[in-house]
Amino acid sequence: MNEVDSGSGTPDAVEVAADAVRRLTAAILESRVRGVATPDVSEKISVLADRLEAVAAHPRECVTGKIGTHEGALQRSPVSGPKNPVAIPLRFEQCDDGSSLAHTEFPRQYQGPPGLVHGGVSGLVLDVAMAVANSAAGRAGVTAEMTLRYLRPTPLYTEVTVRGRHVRVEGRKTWSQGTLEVDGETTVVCDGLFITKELAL
Ligand SMILES: CCCCCCCCCCCCCC(=O)SCCNC(=O)CCNC(=O)[C@H](O)C(C)(C)COP(=O)(O)OP(=O)(O)OC[C@H]1O[C@@H](n2cnc3c(N)ncnc32)[C@H](O)[C@@H]1OP(=O)(O)O
Repeated sequence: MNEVDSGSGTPDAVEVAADAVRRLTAAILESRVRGVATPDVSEKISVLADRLEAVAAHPRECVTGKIGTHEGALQRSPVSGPKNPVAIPLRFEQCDDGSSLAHTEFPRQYQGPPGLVHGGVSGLVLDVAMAVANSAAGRAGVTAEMTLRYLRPTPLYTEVTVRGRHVRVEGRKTWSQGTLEVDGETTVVCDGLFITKELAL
């Protein structure tokens, strides 16, 4: 089983900052944390945001050049990217049979119904799980269609197993399937259709 390259192993300054922002996001959402509502704390956070925004790349630069490389896409992915504060982040492994596998716990910021993972977030994660499996099969492409079946609730703060597998191909079309599992029970199944397409990274 190989780990899919979504980081160097040793977190760099951006990864450490991204992780701090993740913790901050969860803390802001945590109703017990009243301190964040004080002007002192919120002003400090705003000052930092202003400082980073002032030196951030223009959005156009984010989709081309170095940041847009294959490696950059994984490291900044909203699912697996250690450099993306919005990411969970998930560390995918590629199994010997080509399927993708990851284990995670979803924190509060991914909540839909109280205590449960938002269904759209499940879809987001499964899209990438399938894309990683497709990529291993040499069938990278864009998502054309996804059908999600929510069989059981997926709880927050509980170990969730994420799997993606490549099912079959026909011309430019690739069919794949992804699942979320909790305690050995499948909670979400996603069937995806991907179309092979050259991406201008
Ligand atoms: C180790 C490394 C790991 C790396 C991991 C990578 C991680 C990265 C993870 C990132 C993951 C992120 C993933 C993302 O988020 S990808 C972002 C979300 N997806 C998109 O933005 C796609 C937008 N759509 C398009 O670009 C085009 O419409 C596509 C490319 C899909 C087709 O336009 P194109 O002009 O090129 O092709 P065509 O029209 O000749 O159609 C071709 C065939 O396909 C069939 N068809 C088309 N659409 C649909 C449909 N909706 N349902 C059913 N069938 C459909 C069509 O009937 C035809 O079939 P046939 O007539 O030949 O039988």
